[in-house]
Amino acid sequence: MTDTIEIKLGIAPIAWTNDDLPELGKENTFEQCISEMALSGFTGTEIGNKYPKDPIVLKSYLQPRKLEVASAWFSAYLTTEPYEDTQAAFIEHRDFLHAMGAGVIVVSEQGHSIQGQAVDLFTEKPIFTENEWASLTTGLEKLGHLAAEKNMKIVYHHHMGTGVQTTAEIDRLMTETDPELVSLLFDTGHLVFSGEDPIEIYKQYHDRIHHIHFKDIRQEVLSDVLASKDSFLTGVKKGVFTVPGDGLIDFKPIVEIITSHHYKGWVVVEAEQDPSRANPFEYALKARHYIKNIWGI
Ligand SMILES: O=C1C[C@@H](O)[C@H](O)[C@@H](O)C1=O
Ligand SMILES: [Co+2]
Repeated sequence: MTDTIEIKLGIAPIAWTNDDLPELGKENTFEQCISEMALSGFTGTEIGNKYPKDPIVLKSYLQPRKLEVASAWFSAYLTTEPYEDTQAAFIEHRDFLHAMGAGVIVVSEQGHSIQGQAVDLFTEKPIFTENEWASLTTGLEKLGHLAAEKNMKIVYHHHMGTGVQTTAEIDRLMTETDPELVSLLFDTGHLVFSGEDPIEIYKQYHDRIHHIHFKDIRQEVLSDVLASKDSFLTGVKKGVFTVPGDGLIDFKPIVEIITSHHYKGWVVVEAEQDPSRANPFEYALKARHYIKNIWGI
């Protein structure tokens, strides 16, 4: 298949050790994680809490394994804290990612987020007020300027249990921010979990999507999570997420639309589940084979 050579495939450490739920995978070491990523055929990683914080030290582990840093998550609190607090933390994060050679910074607004709380994921999610939307959009544009100082972009992560989860919320964020300053991250798992149509989102925002997370959803676990009114993390522990090819999402039309729009950048497999039930190395291999089969890359 042509047009795919500028796509790079990475995998996130969250399947080995989960920063949202540190008890998941606490026994897995950093070196096991990055060695298994490389062995399963990925060339990029995001960052987990067991990774060395010093760029020189981190490079000394990643380079022998031919792994690059694709990006790393940043929690913004633009709706609940003074902008300056988010900015200070963002600059530190940006400079670390820049030193690691990454081009994009994953940003997610965590003001009022319930993704870490033991409450019903669908009924308790935040709905931003008009003032909060204004703080979010103006704050993100300022972060976008700061990213541009280093020739980087911010890619906004829509996410379950946050104020930017649904299609309507993504639409509002995209409409009210400057495309030059705020790009979008496309996460298949979060869109399908929320009941959105990933193909429609990709079609609408292909020119703003500069980072991709591939995760799949187990239908039977999703039905259980919805019926039980579970929280996000209970859903994760039950196994709602899995790797592409192991769940309900048909990735063939998704890779077709990504290819047809000449996407350039990282596609990162990100499938948090309980590593004691889903061996991360086996699932990384499964994901890599599936992508090769359906996409040829
Ligand atoms: O990109 C992500 C980072 C995680 O911390 C998050 O909770 C996960 O679901 C995700 O999509
Ligand atoms: Co994600």
